[in-house]
Amino acid sequence: MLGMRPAVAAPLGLQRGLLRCAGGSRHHSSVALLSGRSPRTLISPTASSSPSSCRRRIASLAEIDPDHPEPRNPSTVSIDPFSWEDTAFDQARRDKLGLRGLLPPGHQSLQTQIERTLVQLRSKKTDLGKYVFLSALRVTNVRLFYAVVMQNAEECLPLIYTPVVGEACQKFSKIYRRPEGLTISLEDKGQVAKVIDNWPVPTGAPRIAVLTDGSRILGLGDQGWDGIGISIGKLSLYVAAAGIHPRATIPICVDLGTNNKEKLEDPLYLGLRRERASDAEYTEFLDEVMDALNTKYPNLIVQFEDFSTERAFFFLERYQKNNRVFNDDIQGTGSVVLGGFTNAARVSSKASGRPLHDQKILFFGAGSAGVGVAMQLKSFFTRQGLSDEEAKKRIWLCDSKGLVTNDRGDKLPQHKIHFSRDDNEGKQCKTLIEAVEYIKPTAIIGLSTVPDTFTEEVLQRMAELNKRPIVFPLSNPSHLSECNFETAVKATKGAVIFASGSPFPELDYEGKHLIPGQGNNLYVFPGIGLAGALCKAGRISDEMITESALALADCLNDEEKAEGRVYPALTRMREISRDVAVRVIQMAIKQGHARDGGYTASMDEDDLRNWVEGEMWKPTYQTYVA
Ligand SMILES: NC(=O)c1ccc[n+]([C@@H]2O[C@H](COP(=O)([O-])OP(=O)(O)OC[C@H]3O[C@@H](n4cnc5c(N)ncnc54)[C@H](O)[C@@H]3O)[C@@H](O)[C@H]2O)c1
Ligand SMILES: O=C(O)C[C@H](O)C(=O)O
Ligand SMILES: [Mg+2]
Repeated sequence: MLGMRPAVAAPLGLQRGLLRCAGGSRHHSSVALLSGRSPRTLISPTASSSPSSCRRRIASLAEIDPDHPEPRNPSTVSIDPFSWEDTAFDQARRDKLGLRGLLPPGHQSLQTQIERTLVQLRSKKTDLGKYVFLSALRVTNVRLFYAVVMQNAEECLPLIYTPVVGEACQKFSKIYRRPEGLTISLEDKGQVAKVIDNWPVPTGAPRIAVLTDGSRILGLGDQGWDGIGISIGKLSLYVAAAGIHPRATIPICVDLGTNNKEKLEDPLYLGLRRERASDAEYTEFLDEVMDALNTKYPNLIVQFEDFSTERAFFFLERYQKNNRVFNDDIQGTGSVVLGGFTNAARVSSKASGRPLHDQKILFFGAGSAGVGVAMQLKSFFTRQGLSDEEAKKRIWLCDSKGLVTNDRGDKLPQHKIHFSRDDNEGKQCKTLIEAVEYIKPTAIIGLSTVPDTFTEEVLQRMAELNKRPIVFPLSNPSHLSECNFETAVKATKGAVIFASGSPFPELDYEGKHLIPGQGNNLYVFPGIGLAGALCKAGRISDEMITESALALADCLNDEEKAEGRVYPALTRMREISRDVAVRVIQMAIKQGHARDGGYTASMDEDDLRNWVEGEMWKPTYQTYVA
């Protein structure tokens, strides 16, 4: 086997997943998650290693690799980044692996390594430098990377994900070190299946793909192939927050060109040098990609990410019914906002003394996220007893031309028509402040990509209209946020119920400690994907998405409520993903979408929760160093 390894370390996800079980036979790695065994048969890493227990063990997501491939001299030959423990290898393993003399004499625990990593990380001067540093760690020592991220979530998530991933995508070709993820480009048309065959982990192992075309990365526009950074970032969260095994993830960029001139002219740009394909070419190509993925990986969940507006809606609709797909920007964002809004509305209604359904929501930005969230928020009102039509009337959209109405004189794109107003009696609002005056909303939600548009004037007016105004500036990354936390707090004299897409620092205001919410789909997509993978969902239905939102809302505990939060603390991300996944699985079972042969259906809620938690991969080492 060793002879088959590449001479240099292959990148994360590009290493063959062959592991040796203690019994001696070789098996594929543990990432063929979800065996269909009962929750009580979960095998611990220390359990005996008969061939059959080995087989059972390798079927578990939670599984710590039963044995490790033999890493070799780190300076000359390949190191399997999934198994590398570096200074934590004890002497016996160093001898077994031929590493005596190749590592420093000191033996250190994973915890000490984490501390060293943090010292190194904090010495980097820029956020992008920190991103590059952490990316290098992810492809050399997977377990250490995730241990660092999970123990230091508040510090690390913004570095590997939003907002810094935005800058990383803008510069991805410049900071490129080595391949990570799978690129399927238009040049592969007709042979996409062969490209997918090159993905070097066993068939059946990959369970979650995040697939982008790079055409609308956060609010930063078309980043072409460089957008692959968002797929990598989202999947890092799948591992950290939901315990998906790193080998079970595939970051995918479908490269259909870019209309970003700067990239096309940049000699360092690594994507296809051509303008974006036509709609017809796109559809034909994506059909081939989805077919090939389905054939090779019949249980793979595909998360569509950061497609430009029209294509985001089009491809979701095209594949949703017959594939295991969801669109994170439309549906994940819809869910996370419904979850946070549900908690925010309770606080605002209590302050105003008005019934829960008496909310009026004004969206600033009516693209894939704006309309996706609006659709989802209708269910907030229907759950309060309103009809679909009444619920729709509680929601107003504003786009770059102003309030979206039937009679404003332009042809509306399909996705805006549902919420376009017909009751405005000729009234048009061109600016946000005009719309606020006219509608008198209880909540404003920004998904416009236009920074600082929730001006002091708008915020002050919201505070005059509401005892506790709900203000969610959700555009990413931070510099595109419709307002920052400090501005919102000051302009509303601390009354604001706030959540932004990118994180803002906590602050002290007039003797109170205030914590901003982060209304980012990171709270739900890991749990939705985990649920889909665990119950082998045949599809991801709208009801499963709505359930993820309700589960998220219910995750908020009393302590967090007392702190004024509308979203739970991210330090609890695994618990949150677990609880979201449980509820999504229950909905999948109810709707007949769970294809795991009744396995999940046989469990009560506690069993299901324990099982989901037990299935989560944990970044530990095999070697124990005291
Ligand atoms: N917080 C989250 O979890 C989350 C999730 C998805 C998207 N987002 C963010 O939301 C933003 C929008 O994403 P999208 O996918 O909907 O993009 P999009 O391009 O589909 O939509 C942008 C919308 O903003 C409108 N807009 C542009 N300029 C405007 C202006 N001056 N005034 C009013 N409206 C204006 C456009 O008309 C369009 O309707 C991005 O910044 C993205 O990062 C955040
Ligand atoms: O990527 C994020 O942080 C959230 C969202 O998917 C976005 O596109 O902005
Ligand atoms: Mg996105």
